[in-house]
Amino acid sequence: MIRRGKSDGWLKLPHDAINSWSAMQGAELSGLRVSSDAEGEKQKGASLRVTKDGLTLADNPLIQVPRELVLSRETVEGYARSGDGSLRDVLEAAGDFAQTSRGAVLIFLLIQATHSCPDLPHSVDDERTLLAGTSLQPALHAKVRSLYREFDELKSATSKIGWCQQTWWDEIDGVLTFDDWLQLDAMYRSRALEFPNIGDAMVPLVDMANHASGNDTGALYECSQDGAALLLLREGRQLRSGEEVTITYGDEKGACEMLFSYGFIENGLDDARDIFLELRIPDDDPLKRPKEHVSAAAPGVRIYSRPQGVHWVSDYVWIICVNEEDGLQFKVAQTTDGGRELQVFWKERQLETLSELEEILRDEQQWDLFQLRAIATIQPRVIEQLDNLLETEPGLENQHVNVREGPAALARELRRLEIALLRRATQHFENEVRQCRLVDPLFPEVTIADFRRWRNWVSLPLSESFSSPPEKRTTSRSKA
Ligand SMILES: C[S@@+](CC[C@H](N)C(=O)[O-])C[C@H]1O[C@@H](n2cnc3c(N)ncnc32)[C@H](O)[C@@H]1O
Repeated sequence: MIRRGKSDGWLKLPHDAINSWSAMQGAELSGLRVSSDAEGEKQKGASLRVTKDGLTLADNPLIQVPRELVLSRETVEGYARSGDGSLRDVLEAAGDFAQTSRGAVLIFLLIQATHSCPDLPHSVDDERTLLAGTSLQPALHAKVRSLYREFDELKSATSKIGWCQQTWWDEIDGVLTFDDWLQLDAMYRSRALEFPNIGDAMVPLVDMANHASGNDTGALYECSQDGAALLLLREGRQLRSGEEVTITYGDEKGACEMLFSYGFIENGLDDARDIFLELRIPDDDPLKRPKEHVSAAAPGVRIYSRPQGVHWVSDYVWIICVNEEDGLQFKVAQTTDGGRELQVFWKERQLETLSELEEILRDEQQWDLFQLRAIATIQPRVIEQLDNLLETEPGLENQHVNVREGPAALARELRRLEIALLRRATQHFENEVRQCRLVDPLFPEVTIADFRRWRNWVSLPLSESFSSPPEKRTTSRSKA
């Protein structure tokens, strides 16, 4: 419905129409307008352009959007209370989901699209194969799975409402498809901003500001005392007529997240900045099942680059790296209501959650050893990801002759940037291992000088390497 609405025009207005719409709605623009004709910048869509010479702080706020036009959970609830019965029905039926900003706004947009729809849907794009080997591929699968779940829940919650059943879900005449839910999610993701005191919200006009990071960001958004959304020129800025007014969508966001949420990748990146790689607890880990059961951590590692170097963060890797012989224990306890609960202990001390583990391990005498195990778990995963990317790359263009050039170029760029980040990460981990000093109860200080030999040891199945007696383990390491 939505994809078709956009291409047929009943769900789309020319960008410039927003200028007269905003004047009618009481939103104010000072010294700028929404424009879609900037030379050489067509791929960005519309943008905010300065219309006078010398935009200065005296022009602030550049934009003022009245509270009732800010599309937040609060305003959606207001619309439902003030008369849109269809909206009210669906919000009520959706329960907890409608209590979130995203849930309320998505449902609002869905009702608006439904009201505008003259008849039937649809089409589906499949350019996802271009992402093979990138970190965006699993992220996209996970997102699509969770959107399917939400869509099913929305369906079962609203099928009891007569008009929803007839208009949306009827097997013959129903207009709603999963693709609509995908489209709504994409609209929300690419336009919602986090406003202080409001929460995540979609704000007309302010959402016409494109992204620029660092010193190039021209303006900031915030909320006034009376709840209006404001766009403010940054301190020390002056913009000339025709210049673009930009905001930042997040300077630290990586290429994958930018492409995922906004559909573009910033120019001038040296690497992907940030990548999330899934990690798995090996099948032969005797504690695999209780570990998976108790862990609430994202099952992977986030690797990110900054000018000073590469860093990583993962709660999950520590769960992989320790076992019973180190001090990790699981016990089943009886709860007061007669149920059973799996509890986790480190050397008899009960942990509330497994995310405390890293801090506890830091105080252990064997912290260096645990770090080394963590790196030994992450390093091969980085190499595996790099190999996957390099292997899937060459055939890309030939395999997908029917894909549009825009998405193909973005996929190529994501690959290039992820390969660069993974190469930097590989180098970083090798250096880290070389410098790592290992404290072992039998050999108080052992330096890992020969990474290759050491890796042969760690590439044993994890449980075997962890439970090996110290005599055996030390044979494959060189002593300081
Ligand atoms: C909040 S909207 C901004 C207004 C948008 N240009 C429009 O026409 O409606 C976000 C979208 O604008 C585009 N965009 C924003 N900044 C961009 C940039 N620096 N480079 C390329 N596209 C950009 C992307 O398509 C993004 O999903």
